[in-house]
Amino acid sequence: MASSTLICDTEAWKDLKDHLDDIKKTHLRDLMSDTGRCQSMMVEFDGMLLDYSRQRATLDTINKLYKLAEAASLKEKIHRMFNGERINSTENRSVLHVALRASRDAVIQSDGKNVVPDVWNVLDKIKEFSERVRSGAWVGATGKALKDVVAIGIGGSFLGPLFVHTALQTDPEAAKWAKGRQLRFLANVDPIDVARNITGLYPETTLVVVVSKTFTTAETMLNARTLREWISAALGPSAVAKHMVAVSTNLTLVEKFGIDPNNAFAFWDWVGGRYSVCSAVGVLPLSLQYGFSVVEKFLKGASSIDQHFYSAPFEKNIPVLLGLLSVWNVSFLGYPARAILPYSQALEKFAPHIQQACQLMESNGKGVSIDGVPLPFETGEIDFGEPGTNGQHSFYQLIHQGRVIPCDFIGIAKSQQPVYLKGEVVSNHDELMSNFFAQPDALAYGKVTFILSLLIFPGVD
Ligand SMILES: O=P(O)(O)OC[C@H]1O[C@H](O)[C@H](O)[C@@H](O)[C@@H]1O
Repeated sequence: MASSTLICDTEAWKDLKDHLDDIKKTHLRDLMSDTGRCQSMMVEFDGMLLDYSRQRATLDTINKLYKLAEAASLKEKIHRMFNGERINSTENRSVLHVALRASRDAVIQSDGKNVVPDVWNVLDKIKEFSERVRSGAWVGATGKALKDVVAIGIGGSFLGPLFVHTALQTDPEAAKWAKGRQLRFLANVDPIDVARNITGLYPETTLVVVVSKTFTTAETMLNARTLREWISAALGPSAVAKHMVAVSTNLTLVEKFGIDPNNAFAFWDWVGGRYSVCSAVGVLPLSLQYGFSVVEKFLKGASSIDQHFYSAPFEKNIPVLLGLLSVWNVSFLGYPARAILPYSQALEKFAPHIQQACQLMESNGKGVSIDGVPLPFETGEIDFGEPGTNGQHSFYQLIHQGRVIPCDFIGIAKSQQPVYLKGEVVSNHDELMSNFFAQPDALAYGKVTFILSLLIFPGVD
């Protein structure tokens, strides 16, 4: 498809439009009674199971969506991204956040240069620095070890790291490494956020990490100046060198602000802010809190799904399937929203992260094509969500009895903190949860630790 051709002018799109009438006649009840269909709509990868059998779609729909992906040259586009081509056409940049979690020996080129060694130089520097801070080899201005960290940042320089921090807090191994330490996030320009974040902390034992890709974002810079003053007022201006470090692509402005460039951790303009959690943006604060070895496991997990996304055929490709289903729900079925419902408190900050990341609400959802042509169809979706069971006592009833909203339920087979009370229905125990989510003839659930199940409530009809 030529780049100026709109996807809605392709045969694949028109075919899906025609197919809508068939789908509108079907009821979820009938779709679910087709065992062959349901079994084909499960994909497993690396401990994750995607079950999309409850989507308002038949196998025919899915085949037509694959044709749409072909018409959109999706495979070529994925390859162009991994090859470092400048697919960010508005800024004329590569989009290479996958390089941030690539193994040390990988080769990923941007402008003819392998970027992986630069990535690992920064990761090594973070490892070394975080170990010095955690061990007390790096001390503050009064000679005391720094046990608390305030990370200042907003948008992509905040939501991803907050999400991962919240997810790790109750992981037994991560919690062990974080003992006696605190990590806090300051984002809002409202001084209440400053007050809340410094309450109970002392400048003497606190390290401030200023996180900003541009180092010009108004909220972040004001909060950075406020905490610089908090440190200077208590310990004198020279203490800033020991108590403030930065993460940025703009090292000139970091230095101008008064932070020693040796204590700055770089990333690159080929990392979109919303995808930056695997750069120093997330890796530095999280390593300070949990140690680099814990964070390295997170990077390995991200790399594993990158490889899957790059090489798995579309029928088994979880990110591609989720993307195609989203197009089907939004642009064909006309559902404007999607609820993200993780049954785990550890994923409490997942929905806010997804709202900004994954191009869902920050980049997509705008009214024009990549060439600026107004689109005659809806794109993007309104993502929102809360962990179950809290959401059940808040907004589920509208979804169940009022509006049709596609829901992504995320179940966890193996809890970070299992509790088992004999006979209690909502008890959260490894075995109990596995049995709860297991279905006859499904996959070997014993090894599945994370289950994704998608369901559309068809309203009250
Ligand atoms: O990291 P910074 O340069 O401070 O930018 C923080 C945020 O600013 C804006 O909201 C951008 O749209 C976001 O993508 C970015 O993450």
